[in-house]
Amino acid sequence: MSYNFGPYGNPKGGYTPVGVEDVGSTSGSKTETGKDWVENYVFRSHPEDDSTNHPKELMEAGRAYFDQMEAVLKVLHKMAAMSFDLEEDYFNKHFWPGPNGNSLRLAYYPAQDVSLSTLSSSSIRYGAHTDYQTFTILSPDATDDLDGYGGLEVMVGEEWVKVKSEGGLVVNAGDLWVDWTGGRWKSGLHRVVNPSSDEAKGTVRLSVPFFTGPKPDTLIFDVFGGEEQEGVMAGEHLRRKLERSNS
Ligand SMILES: O=C(O)CCC(=O)C(=O)O
Ligand SMILES: [Fe+2]
Repeated sequence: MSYNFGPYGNPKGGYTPVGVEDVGSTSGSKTETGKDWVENYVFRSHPEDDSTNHPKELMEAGRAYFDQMEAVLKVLHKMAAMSFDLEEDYFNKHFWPGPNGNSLRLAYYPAQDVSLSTLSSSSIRYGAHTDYQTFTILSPDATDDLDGYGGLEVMVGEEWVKVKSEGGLVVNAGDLWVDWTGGRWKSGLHRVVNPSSDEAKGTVRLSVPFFTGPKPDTLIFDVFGGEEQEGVMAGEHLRRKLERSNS
């Protein structure tokens, strides 16, 4: 298949079909929902992901959006650093100059009026998980605002709550923030459930998450805990998460 360079998270980005990812298996115990009912097209910040990997029209739009998201991210990082009384570029300096862990995912959740042989009967659009790295800046689908359609939900306390964005972006903190802030920030469990009515099953969902993460050799440790701590290497952490999701 064109532009398919291997499993989700491969260095070249590109296309991953339905039935490859099992994102629910990356958070704690093995998932009950099986492979995710989604296909993806990905752009990555990686030397192997160059312009020759992508269809020209898609590349121009994808890279333009990628650049805009990086501009937003730089501001978010400054706000985060200032809120912790750290120097303004404390986080930005671990991302640029790249390559870093940033990637843009175009997620297409097909209509569910037919069943697919690569999925199990318990498959949902995207299994419950926390995001792997630092901020995710998500442009969700407008159908999430309608009950029984779309399906994005976040765990609040012990309850799943619908995320209604009303045209806005959703910013989510991933697992590396928990390590980086010594647990002051939590990573929120979220998922995308299936449409509920027959009519809703005939509709598709499109979302555009921009994942971010520091350069692979960044050692992440509690910024409040002093220099001599054990840390986790950002690139190795991401590699392990992706390995779980694709196996
Ligand atoms: O499709 C969505 O809105 C969310 C997807 C998601 O949670 C993710 O890509 O990590
Ligand atoms: Fe997510």
